[in-house]
Amino acid sequence: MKAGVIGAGAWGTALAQTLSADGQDVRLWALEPEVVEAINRDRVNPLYLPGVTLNPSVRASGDMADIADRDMLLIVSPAQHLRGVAGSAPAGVPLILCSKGIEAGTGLLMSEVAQQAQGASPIAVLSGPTFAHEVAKGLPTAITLACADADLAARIAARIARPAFRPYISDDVVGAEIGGAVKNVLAIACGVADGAGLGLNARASLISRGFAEMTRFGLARGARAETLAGLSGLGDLVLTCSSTNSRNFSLGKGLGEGRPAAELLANRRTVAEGAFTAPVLREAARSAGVDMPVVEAVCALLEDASPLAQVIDALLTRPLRPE
Ligand SMILES: NC(=O)C1=CN([C@@H]2O[C@H](COP(=O)(O)OP(=O)(O)OC[C@H]3O[C@@H](n4cnc5c(N)ncnc54)[C@H](O)[C@@H]3O)[C@@H](O)[C@H]2O)C=CC1
Ligand SMILES: O=C(CO)COP(=O)(O)O
Repeated sequence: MKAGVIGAGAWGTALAQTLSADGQDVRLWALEPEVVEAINRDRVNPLYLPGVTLNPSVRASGDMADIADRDMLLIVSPAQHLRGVAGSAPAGVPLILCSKGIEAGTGLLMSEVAQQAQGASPIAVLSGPTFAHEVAKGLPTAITLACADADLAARIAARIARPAFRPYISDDVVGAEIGGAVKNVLAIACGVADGAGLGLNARASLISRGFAEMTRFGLARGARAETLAGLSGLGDLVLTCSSTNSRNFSLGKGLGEGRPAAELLANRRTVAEGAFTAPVLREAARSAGVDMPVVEAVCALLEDASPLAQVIDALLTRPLRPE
């Protein structure tokens, strides 16, 4: 399968690098003309993945017509731009969605957005614990590839697998998407705990109580528990809740240090998806009757609705209950 990658942020660039590691040509669509030029001229993406020399068979373009001959397309835009990007992609080829989030305004998962934007294209989801700079360096990584069509999943897995990049196949598309979207919000919470100096016990509690929230929400939306406990759920939750390499964790750390959300979110070049997913996740959880107190707390901090001490206190003074 000839691969095209749409979106040349850190993750799209790392995926293009991985898929071209065996010399196969990969086309990478980039929004910014300077990224196209730098990749084709200098073999580097200085805006989003500096320090990685890209394989010669990665060719960048700003024109979707240049990926019209591809027989699989990885969509790697920020979640809030997936509708526009998928809608302008060539039609009829499998779309592998790599963005993690829920669409603001509609509350739709990425597969539902892509279905609306490109009804004729088969859809798969690729999601898991995958910091882009580590994947680009060829460090060992495992990831979930979810697709309702088992034959297509097997063909895609065979095409994207590398000795150190190992896809595990699932048919639970919704489960894979919910894990990736919710963990970003929970990573903000863990960053807050770090920035506020709440300690490692607090972080571990947030990870496991956050996972309980992810599971409640996922089950309410038809996800399977084992998917949520797998790479795309718990695996990615543990990764992004443990490191300032995560943009979501770093955003939370700033909030925990007392910096205003508006200042932390202004003029960012890179995306911290949890900030966009948090309010729409809160609304979806409320309307499904799912209790998500950690997600509510993150929303309160992002909206500057309550002081940090009050938000922490509200979590700690909830009624005692069975685990
Ligand atoms: N960076 C990582 O390690 C990983 C990221 N992801 C997911 O991949 C998705 C993309 O993230 P990154 O590659 O990290 O992005 P990034 O933060 O490195 O770069 C921002 C991206 O947003 C694009 N962009 C900005 N304005 C846009 C617009 N108006 N329309 C379309 N695109 C626009 C830029 O061209 C660039 O590709 C996110 O959903 C993220 O959660 C998933 C796994 C790993
Ligand atoms: O999704 C990721 C790793 O799996 C990247 O996390 P951040 O977007 O928080 O940097």
